[in-house]
Amino acid sequence: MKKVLSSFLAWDASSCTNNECDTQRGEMVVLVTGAAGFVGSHVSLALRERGDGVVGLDNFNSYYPVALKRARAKNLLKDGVFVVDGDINDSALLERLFALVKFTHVLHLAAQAGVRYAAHNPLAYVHSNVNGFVTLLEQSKNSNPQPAIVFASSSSVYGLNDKVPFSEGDTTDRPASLYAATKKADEALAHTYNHIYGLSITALRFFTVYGPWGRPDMAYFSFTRNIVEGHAIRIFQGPHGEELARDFTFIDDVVKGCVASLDTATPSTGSGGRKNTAAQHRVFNLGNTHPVKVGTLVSILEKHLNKKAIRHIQPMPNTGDVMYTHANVTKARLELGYTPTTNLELGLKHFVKWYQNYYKSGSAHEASMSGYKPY
Ligand SMILES: NC(=O)c1ccc[n+]([C@@H]2O[C@H](COP(=O)([O-])OP(=O)(O)OC[C@H]3O[C@@H](n4cnc5c(N)ncnc54)[C@H](O)[C@@H]3O)[C@@H](O)[C@H]2O)c1
Ligand SMILES: O=C(O)[C@H]1O[C@H](OP(=O)(O)OP(=O)(O)OC[C@H]2O[C@@H](n3ccc(=O)[nH]c3=O)[C@H](O)[C@@H]2O)[C@H](O)[C@@H](O)[C@@H]1O
Repeated sequence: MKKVLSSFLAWDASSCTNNECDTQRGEMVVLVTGAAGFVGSHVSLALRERGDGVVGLDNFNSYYPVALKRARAKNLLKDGVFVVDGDINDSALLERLFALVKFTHVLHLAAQAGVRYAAHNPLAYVHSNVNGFVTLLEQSKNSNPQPAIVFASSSSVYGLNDKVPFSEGDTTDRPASLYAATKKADEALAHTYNHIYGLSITALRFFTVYGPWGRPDMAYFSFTRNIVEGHAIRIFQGPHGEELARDFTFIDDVVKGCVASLDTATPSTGSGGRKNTAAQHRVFNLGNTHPVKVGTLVSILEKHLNKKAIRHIQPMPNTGDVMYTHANVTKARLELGYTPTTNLELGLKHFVKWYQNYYKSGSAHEASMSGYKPY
């Protein structure tokens, strides 16, 4: 920890004057939690490249290979983003970070993700998604200035709703998984901290995000690995043989949505825990608006990999999956200028290219994010 903090202090000294980052020029100074994760690493890079101050925080847990998280963090460091190795539940560490840097914004992406894993590991979700979020909100509430917060919710909050496409005003009372229930809890907590303390908070409901530097636990990634290695893949279907579909959303579109949310976030109105006036409370869908069946995703991968999958069709396990997701993004388009532009065919082409490069013998840790910067 000492070593980590001394590196962090070195970052702070080079980027800030008298421990105060230069907010005079209107730049944002953003704490990105989950910065070594899939979405966090991409957004951190995009913010840094346009000149914003970025500090990452990630606990590098082993939910999926830590080497991939370390490789992302190593790439971020090359671009001047240091990722502090720590947990969002560590209130003393948060206090120290906020004392060192006057964060104008927090992009909160750290969470225990994954729908099916929640059925067997519920407490990991309570730890990071509920306890961790409250710890971060408490720190933000007590800070002066209070940062504007943008955080990752999930399409899974729509749960068992069958009216599609899903719109932000739809009910979220029927989460199908414990993961979804914790994201719904986050949205409720956000409302409370906005209402009582004047924190400016935006919830982003991401829809099954995919792309280069992605998450190995997700279907598009594990399918690719299994096809390449000649193993069978399991394709889930509904109780009456229905095919499942997802509104798969490419990472670059999600990055643009996150950045636009930060750019349009109004300052919080409280001060050191006290509310002055009402601050912003927003919820947006960030999806692609074109749901695709999982079998079709597999066919696209087969084409890009030039190899047939061994398909095992199975009933979906009773672990929290929903049949179908489909985002209405009208609100995000009008208020954030969000327009997804990458279809699944092209997005998976980018992913497969990255995958083949990253896993080329001996090169896994040398791959650079700089080879892929379309945003
Ligand atoms: N990728 C998707 O399809 C998707 C869809 C909807 C919502 N989300 C949400 O978006 C966010 C980012 O997802 P991702 O796909 O990048 O996942 P990810 O697992 O790659 O990134 C999350 C990061 O948070 C870190 N983390 C977890 N618990 C932590 C803790 N207690 N303290 C500090 N760091 C911690 C992890 O080590 C990881 O690097 C998450 O909140 C996730 O729930 C993702
Ligand atoms: O949009 C969201 O909110 C969620 O998106 C994804 O969850 P999911 O859609 O389940 O993504 P995958 O795990 O990649 O699964 C995609 C589809 O493939 C199916 N699948 C998955 C795994 C498998 O072996 N076989 C299979 O058919 C799933 O049932 C699902 O329909 C992320 O994993 C969650 O973190 C996120 O919150």
